[in-house]
Amino acid sequence: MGSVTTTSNSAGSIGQKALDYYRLVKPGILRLLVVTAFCTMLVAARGMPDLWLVFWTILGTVLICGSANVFNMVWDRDIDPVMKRTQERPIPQGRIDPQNALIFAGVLGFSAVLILTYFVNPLAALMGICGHAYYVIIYTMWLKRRTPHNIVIGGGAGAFPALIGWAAVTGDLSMTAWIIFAIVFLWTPPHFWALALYKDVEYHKANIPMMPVVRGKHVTKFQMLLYTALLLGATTLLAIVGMMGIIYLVASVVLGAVFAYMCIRTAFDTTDKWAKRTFAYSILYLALLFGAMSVDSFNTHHFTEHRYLAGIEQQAERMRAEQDKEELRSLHNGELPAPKTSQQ
Ligand code: HEM
Ligand SMILES: CC(C)=CCC/C(C)=C/CC/C(C)=C/COP(=O)(O)OP(=O)(O)O
Repeated sequence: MGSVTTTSNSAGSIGQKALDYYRLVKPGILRLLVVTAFCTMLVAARGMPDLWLVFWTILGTVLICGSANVFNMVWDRDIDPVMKRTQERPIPQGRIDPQNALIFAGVLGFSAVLILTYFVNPLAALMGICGHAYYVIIYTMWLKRRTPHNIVIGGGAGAFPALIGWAAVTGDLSMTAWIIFAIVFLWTPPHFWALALYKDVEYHKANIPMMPVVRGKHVTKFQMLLYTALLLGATTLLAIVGMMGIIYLVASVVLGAVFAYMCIRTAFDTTDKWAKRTFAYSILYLALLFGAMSVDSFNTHHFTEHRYLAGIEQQAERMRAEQDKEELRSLHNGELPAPKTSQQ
């Protein structure tokens, strides 16, 4: 009896430990980062890429982003207990030792780099390493506690998974890839400041210089509008440069109009109601925008396939005409006969 209890207790504690390690990677955020990487792969391939390539790229992206998030939690172990939103995390709760978390982050990061280098390509691995360094060193260790522009500059980190996806498929980084990067980059300030508007007291307590704490809510709301306008410009630019089709164009305009509307309502709201709605919508917005890009890629894939086949037809036609000319030359001692006129 006693041994059964011990076994079930230890099984329970192993389950609890596994769950705690799972929480360290910030699974909610990780999911959306993976969505951006996967959908960018579809856009780059104009359809579904090789499934093994998708598997290794997504696995590498999950591991490298997970590693970055664990490093972030280890570094922030002094401020996470101060904020209600973060104090339930496994490190502030004392359920995971920071040193073990650090080893976990190292293992995840190292495996990610190996996987991306050997099963994807070196450029995808490089983008993973740059995103990791950007988030851990530039955002977490340097900017987060120093300047209210931490999100604007640091927000670039969250745009790297899209670059991993693009590099995985094409082996390079085209203008379209950088516009997708810009979309995530410009989306981050309104995404985060919407939350910071109603968590300002917590950030103040933790001494983190987030925009609403340092510059006030009015300035934050104005900056949210500014970045949303730039975001809408970038999503429209993608339609042109990325040669996206009507599905993407309609989706980006409708989703963007709703985002702009919500930011405007937030700007005039004296309560937290619209800021909370805008934060929730920001996540849906990015997921749906990337979803629309993907659907459109399949659509434009067929379109480009038609154009490609039409091109081959034209080329075959030209080759047939050349062959006819050659035959005529050989029949007339190397000279083409003069074309017949109506008088002849
Ligand atoms: C510097 C950039 C960013 C900052 C400071 C930031 C900050 C935050 C914060 C503080 C939360 C609330 C988490 C919580 O409730 O404990 C959150 C939630 C979330 N963020 Fe961001 N974020 C950033 C970039 C991103 C990026 C690039 C993505 C994905 C592309 C993303 C996706 C999400 C998602 C999906 C959630 C909801 C998580 C959940 O419900 O579990 N964030 N973000
Ligand atoms: C390729 C690669 C590895 C890219 C890195 C992508 C990445 C992990 C982005 C995370 C963005 C994010 C969760 C910021 C919040 O940090 P925070 O410290 O402000 O949030 P917190 O207060 O909830 O801890």
